[in-house]
Amino acid sequence: MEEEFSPKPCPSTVTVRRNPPRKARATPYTTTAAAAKPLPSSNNSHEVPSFPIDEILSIQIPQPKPSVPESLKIFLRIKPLRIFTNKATTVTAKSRPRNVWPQNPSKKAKESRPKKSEEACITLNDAYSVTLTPPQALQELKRSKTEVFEGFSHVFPANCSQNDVYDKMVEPLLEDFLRGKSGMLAALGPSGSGKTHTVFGTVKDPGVVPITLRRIFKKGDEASSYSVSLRLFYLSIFEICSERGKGEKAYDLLGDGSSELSVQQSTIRGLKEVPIRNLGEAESLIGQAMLKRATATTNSNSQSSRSQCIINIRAASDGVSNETKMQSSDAMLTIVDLAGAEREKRTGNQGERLVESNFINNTSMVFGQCLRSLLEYQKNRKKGLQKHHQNSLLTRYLRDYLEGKKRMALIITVKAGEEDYLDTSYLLKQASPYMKIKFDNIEEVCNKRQLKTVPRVEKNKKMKLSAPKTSQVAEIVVGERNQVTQEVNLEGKKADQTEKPSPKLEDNNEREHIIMRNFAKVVWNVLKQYNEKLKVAEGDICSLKESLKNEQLKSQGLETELISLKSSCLFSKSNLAEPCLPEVEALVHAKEQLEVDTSLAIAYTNVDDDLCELGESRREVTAEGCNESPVPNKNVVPGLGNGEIFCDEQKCAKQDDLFNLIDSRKEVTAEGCNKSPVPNKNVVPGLENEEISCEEEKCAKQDDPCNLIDSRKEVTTEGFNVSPVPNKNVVPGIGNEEISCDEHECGKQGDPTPSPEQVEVSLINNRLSNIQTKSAVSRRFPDSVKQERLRRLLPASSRLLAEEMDDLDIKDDQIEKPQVKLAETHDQEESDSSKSREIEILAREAETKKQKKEQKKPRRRLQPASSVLLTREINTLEIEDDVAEPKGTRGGKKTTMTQPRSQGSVTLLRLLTNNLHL
Ligand SMILES: Nc1ncnc2c1ncn2[C@@H]1O[C@H](COP(=O)(O)OP(=O)(O)OP(=O)(O)O)[C@@H](O)[C@H]1O
Repeated sequence: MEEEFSPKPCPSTVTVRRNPPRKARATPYTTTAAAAKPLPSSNNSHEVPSFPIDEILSIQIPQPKPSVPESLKIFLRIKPLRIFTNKATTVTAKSRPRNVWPQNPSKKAKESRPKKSEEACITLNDAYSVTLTPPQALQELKRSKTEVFEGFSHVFPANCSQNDVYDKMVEPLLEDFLRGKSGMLAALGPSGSGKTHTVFGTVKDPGVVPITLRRIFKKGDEASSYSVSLRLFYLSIFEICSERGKGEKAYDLLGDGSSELSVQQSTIRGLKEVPIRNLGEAESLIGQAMLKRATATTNSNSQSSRSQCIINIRAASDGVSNETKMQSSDAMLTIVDLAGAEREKRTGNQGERLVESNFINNTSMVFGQCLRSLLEYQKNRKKGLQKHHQNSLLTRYLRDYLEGKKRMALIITVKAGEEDYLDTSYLLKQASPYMKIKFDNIEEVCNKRQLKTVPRVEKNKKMKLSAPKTSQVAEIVVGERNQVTQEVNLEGKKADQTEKPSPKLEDNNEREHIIMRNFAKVVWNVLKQYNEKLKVAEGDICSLKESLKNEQLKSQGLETELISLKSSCLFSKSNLAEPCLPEVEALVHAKEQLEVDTSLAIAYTNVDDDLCELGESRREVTAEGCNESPVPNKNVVPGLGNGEIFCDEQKCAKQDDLFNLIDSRKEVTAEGCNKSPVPNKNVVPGLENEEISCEEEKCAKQDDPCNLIDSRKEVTTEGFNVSPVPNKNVVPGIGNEEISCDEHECGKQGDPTPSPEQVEVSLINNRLSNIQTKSAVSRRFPDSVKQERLRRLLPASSRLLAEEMDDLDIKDDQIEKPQVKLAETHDQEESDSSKSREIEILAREAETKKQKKEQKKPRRRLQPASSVLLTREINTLEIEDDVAEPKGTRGGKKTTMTQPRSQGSVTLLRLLTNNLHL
């Protein structure tokens, strides 16, 4: 046992087997032959049975019969000669007075006369041919001769019965009809030749239609080979007649009430199809139709048909045929009773009858044309089939038959009397060629066009089921209920015949099933509609979401643009005057460091002893300066936002603060430089100096930054013009070369404190670099364009901010400009000639800008308090740059005063300068 379960030892070598090379397959014959031979390696242990291909090939598959085109079957029925009686034939009027033709008294008298025996003009040769012999009078005139007409499918002699006619002519059609093939039988012939007799017959001697219906139900009872028991048969009968010769109309012979049918092209709508369940119902319907049909009494026929009558028997398929095991389709058996062609001489019709006769003859003519054209078409298909069928409603309705697409048969009824020779001869000559007409086996293709009548029952099926309306549901249910009732009745009848127990239960279940099915259809349609609406709503939601996203993106883009504009507005506003560019950046830089500097300044105040000393010394100096002036010095400190400072007392009171200290220092410096014994009313063109007393013209121009700058230049130039000596008025604006010179002179003359040249040089370097960068930025757009863009794009708050920044720029201009000019003054020291040239250039520029200012009146704008405070703070910071700047008066009179500075103050200044301009 252990050996059995012990694993086998692994082989020392492992063989990897590759797939063998592929070879082409041998042919079946070789394969079969090889398979037949026993393989040597198999040793008959597992023999694979050979594929029985020979057996399979030997099986004979029943080939479908080739569809041999059938010829048109034409039957001939000879009406028996009149039976003469001694009694006068009485013409009974029809029940309907409209069909009653007034009797001709003369003809009536002729008919009442006894006639001699009539000789027949047509004799039967065999079952397929006849001989037509003209009357003696015509033979003498040699106008006609004896003719033989042969090739008929069958010739019914005068003494044949209706059953013989049915058996020979209708039975094959019925067989095909029950197998699902449609067919048509039409009766042609002169008036009174026995067409209606052949088709309908009488109660005692029924025609082919009653016999056919009888056979249908008889076959259904006898055998199930035709699946008759599984089929429903419907009967519809209608007629086509002419109303006063104006047009063709169709009337339903089985309808209730108004029997007129709607005719559209070849479609007849509203035809009632009555299901026939038994022979009695069918015969009753036939009798009803016969009573409704329009007939009239003529000389040829006492009950002459005045219309074309069409009888349709439809077999509705209901499953699979037992014979063919294939889905059977609806079949239609159509029997047409045409109105007989009439000759006026024979009929003696007048008036309305004559009009009817014309319609009848016309229809017969069109029918014959269709058959002839079909024959010609089949002989030579290159010509094409002429569409004669369009000329009458009947031929339109029977189009498929008249085009050779469906099986059709004709029965020609003739009268055998000598006096009927012409009619018979004419008809036989016309109809004998029709025997060559062939019919193609294209039954299945033509099924859809077979029935061009729209039954009334189908109306309910056409109703829309889109809305769950109760009425529609009810109509559908009613329609289905009718159908079910019909089915139920038919099945009930069968059940009675086969004695099956209680079919009502199954009927009820079937009815409920149909009702629920239709209700489910309606609900399904409603759900479909809601689903579509839901999809539409979802699409709308998606589109709205997308639009919302787009709007958000747009808003973000606008925000970024606004931010960029805000940031650029600083530069753009400073670009109003190109020299103002560096000041903007310096201003921003100063703003950022404002808080830091403030804290630093406070720290210096608290910690540095020199700072305290400096403050005290400054107070003293200030007091001295104040005392030195006999009148209150109304000179304004050239700082920012100092317009409200008018007296030295206020300044002295503010000197405790570091910034006030700086301001006061500046004032002192200016006063030292100016040292005017008279009240100095020169205006310092600082920012927000509306309240500063100044010359009206200059003050008006100070509001606008550009004007302000220009005005400063003007002041400077005026100072040059007025004063023969260098103007030492302190105008802390831009382009004050003289001020810088004075400042420089002051620094040289009496200022003991070392001039902060290093600090100023560094400041100048920094701002020159800023000027370069910002001038590069400012070249992107013109100043006016930038201003306009800013005013248009920025909101109100941003505009206020921009205006504030404008003011700040102006102040910065006022601060920084002298520094730039300071560098120029250094160059002036080297060259006095270049100085004078520059002064001239500046004067010219000032004049040109003055002219521009006159053209553009500046607007006075009020600035918010926040901007005032901000500018003040910045001014206090920047004032250090202007420490050495001299103050001057516009009047040209100047007083210079040197400001001694201590070592501590100088150190403090350096510290402050370094901190402020890091
Ligand atoms: N084969 C027949 N055997 C006996 N009677 C016949 C036969 N054929 C016709 N008749 C009789 O002849 C009369 C006229 O026949 P029928 O009305 O059928 O002619 P029709 O061709 O229909 O004429 P119309 O075209 O005017 O309607 C009828 O009374 C009918 O009973």
